[in-house]
Amino acid sequence: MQTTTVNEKNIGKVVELVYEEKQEFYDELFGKNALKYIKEAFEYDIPPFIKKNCIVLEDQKGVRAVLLYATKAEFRHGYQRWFSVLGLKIIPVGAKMIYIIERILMDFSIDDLYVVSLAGEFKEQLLYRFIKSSRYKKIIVDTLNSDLYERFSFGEEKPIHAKLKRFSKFCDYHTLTGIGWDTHPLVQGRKLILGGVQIDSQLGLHGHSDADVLCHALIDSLLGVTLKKDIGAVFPENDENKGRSSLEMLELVVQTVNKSGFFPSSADCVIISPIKLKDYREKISNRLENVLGCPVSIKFKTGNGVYPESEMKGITAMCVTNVDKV
Ligand SMILES: Nc1ccn([C@@H]2O[C@H](COP(=O)(O)O)[C@@H](O)[C@H]2O)c(=O)n1
Ligand SMILES: C[C@@]1(CO)OP(=O)(O)OP(=O)(O)OC[C@H]1O
Repeated sequence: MQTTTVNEKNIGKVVELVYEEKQEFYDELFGKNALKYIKEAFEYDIPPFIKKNCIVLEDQKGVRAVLLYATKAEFRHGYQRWFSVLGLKIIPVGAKMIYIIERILMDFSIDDLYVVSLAGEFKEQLLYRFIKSSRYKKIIVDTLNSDLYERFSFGEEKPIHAKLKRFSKFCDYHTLTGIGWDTHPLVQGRKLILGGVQIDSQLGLHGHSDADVLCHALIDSLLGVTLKKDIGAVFPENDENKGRSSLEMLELVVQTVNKSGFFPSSADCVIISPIKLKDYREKISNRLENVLGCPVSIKFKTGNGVYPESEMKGITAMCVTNVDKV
């Protein structure tokens, strides 16, 4: 998943998402031509529908989420543009638009940023990246659906429109650190999977799931620091989890903690293993980086004959994970 800007290929989907996010409100403002006006506004960069202020989250499936923002100066500029483009042609729509812009600007300072629209499937990811990279002090948002903003510690303000709730938050976040550790025995007749990558080996790890100790350590480091839980509490030894991929479990944990405003920002891991692993370092860290959405480093140790792991008894993984809380 990567962030990009509006282009000829994605503009149709971007406009659709922006419209759908506040459909009820835009229909009241623009009438039956709402989608058409928003599309035109985007094409001509009429504030607050400005292409350069639109961040698009895309993957191989296409556009997944969109975040559109505007500054106070851009809203001001929007006055004249809307008057000339809409106001003269369609007086009621132009006048309504100006009224709304005035209301939006009422308690909006120069250091504030206004989120015009946040829509799609991965809104949490996009909002986190936006807050982390923002140079502005405060984010203001008017929304029909407050759930996400409440989860992200936004505070409710007095409403500016009958249909919209106003929320705001300082652009800050803090970092927490989690620790994770796991050991499983090495046995005949099992696959060896570490960080979701199958390792060429005569021996594999025994366990109820696929026994991927590296994913288990990462899961514990995330669950502990975010939800005060551990892997067994979320994935018990039941039929559903028998033989289950631990990378898939890690994916679910990342999605769950993201929804509560927690985002891994780095992970550093150590594996003690008698089986040489350094040729797999890049493949494992790439796979984990895709799932965690942050840099992942991995070191391998033999134990130099001191630990049970040195005698082929098992493999141990440890990790420290930093997590941003917005
Ligand atoms: N399972 C392992 C263990 C070690 N390595 C590589 O060997 C280096 C030396 O390990 P020591 O435990 O003897 O310090 C280590 O830095 C790794 O590059 C490995 O690939 N797989
Ligand atoms: C993951 C679970 C569940 O399949 O089983 P195992 O693969 O045995 O792994 P463990 O590290 O003992 O963690 C807890 C279990 O509930």
